[in-house]
Amino acid sequence: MPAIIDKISQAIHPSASRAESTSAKPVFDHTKVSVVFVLGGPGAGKGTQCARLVNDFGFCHLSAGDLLRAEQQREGSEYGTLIQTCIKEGTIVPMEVTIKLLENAMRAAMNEGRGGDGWLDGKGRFLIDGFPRKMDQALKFEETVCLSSLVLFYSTTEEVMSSRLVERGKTSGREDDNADSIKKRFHTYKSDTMPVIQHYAALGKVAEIDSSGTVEDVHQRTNVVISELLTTGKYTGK
Ligand SMILES: Nc1ncnc2c1ncn2[C@@H]1O[C@H](COP(=O)(O)OP(=O)(O)OP(=O)(O)O)[C@@H](O)[C@H]1O
Ligand SMILES: O=c1ccn([C@@H]2O[C@H](COP(=O)(O)O)[C@@H](O)[C@H]2O)c(=O)[nH]1
Repeated sequence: MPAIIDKISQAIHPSASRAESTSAKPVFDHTKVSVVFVLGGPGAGKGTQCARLVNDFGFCHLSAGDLLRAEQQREGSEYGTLIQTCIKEGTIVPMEVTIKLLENAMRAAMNEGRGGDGWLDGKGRFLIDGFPRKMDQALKFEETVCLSSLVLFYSTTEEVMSSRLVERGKTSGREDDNADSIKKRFHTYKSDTMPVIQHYAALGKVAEIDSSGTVEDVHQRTNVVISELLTTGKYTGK
C-alpha cells in the first residue's frame, strides 16, 4: 500500500493494524453481513427510501456523504478542506478516506449489539447509501470490506432530481444544493457512477426502481425487492 494511503488509513482509524487493512480477505463475511449499495443520481430519493427501510427491516443506514460531511466537521481532521472542496465541486473524495469511514462505521454497528432478526449470531444488514460512486471504490470495498448482495438503483429524470435538490436547498444548508454544484454532480454521476451501475447490472445484481412517483409508491416498490432479498437471500427481478 503506498505510504500516502497508509497515512490516510492510520489517521482515520489509528487502531487499525497494517495487516488488517491489507489482508486478502474482506473484513466482513458476506454470508453473515448483507450489504446493499444504494445508488441513483443526486436527489433521486436514496436517503428518503433508506430511512423507510431502516424502519421496515432493521437495516443500519450508512450514507457515505453524511460520513464525509461529519469527517469534514470533525475537529482536527486533516481531510476537512479536501472533503469540502470535493463536495462543492461534485467530485469524488479519494476512495481510501470514504472506505475507511464506512468500515469504521460498520464495525461500530456490529459491536453495538443490535437486536432483531438481521443482527443475531454475528449477522448484520447495511444500506450503504451513495456509494460506490466510482469503479475503484466498488472493487476496493468488495475486496477489503465486504461483498455486496444487491444494488438498489433509484432512477428518474434529471428534471425531477434537479427540482428536488433546488427545493431541498432552501432548507438543507448543504453547500452543494445550488445550481452550479448540482450541474457538476450530474456530470460526475454520468461519467463515474453510471459505469458502476452498469458493472453490477452485468452481474445481475441491480434492482432498478423508478423513483419518479410519490415517496410511498417508491417505498412499496422497494419493499418488494428487499423482502425477496431477505427471504430468499437473492433478488431475481421476477
Ligand atoms: N418520491 C419523492 N417525491 C417527492 N420528493 C421526494 C421524493 N423522494 C425524495 N424527495 C425529496 O427530494 C429531496 C432529495 O431526496 P433525498 O435526500 O432522499 O435524495 P438523495 O438521492 O439521497 O440525494 P443526495 O444524493 O443528493 O443526497 C428531499 O428533499 C426529499 O424530501
Ligand atoms: O462515496 C462517496 C460519496 C460521496 N462523496 C462526496 O459527497 C458528496 C455528497 O454525497 P451525497 O451522497 O449526495 O450526500 C458527493 O457529491 C461527493 O462529492 C464522495 O466523494 N464519495
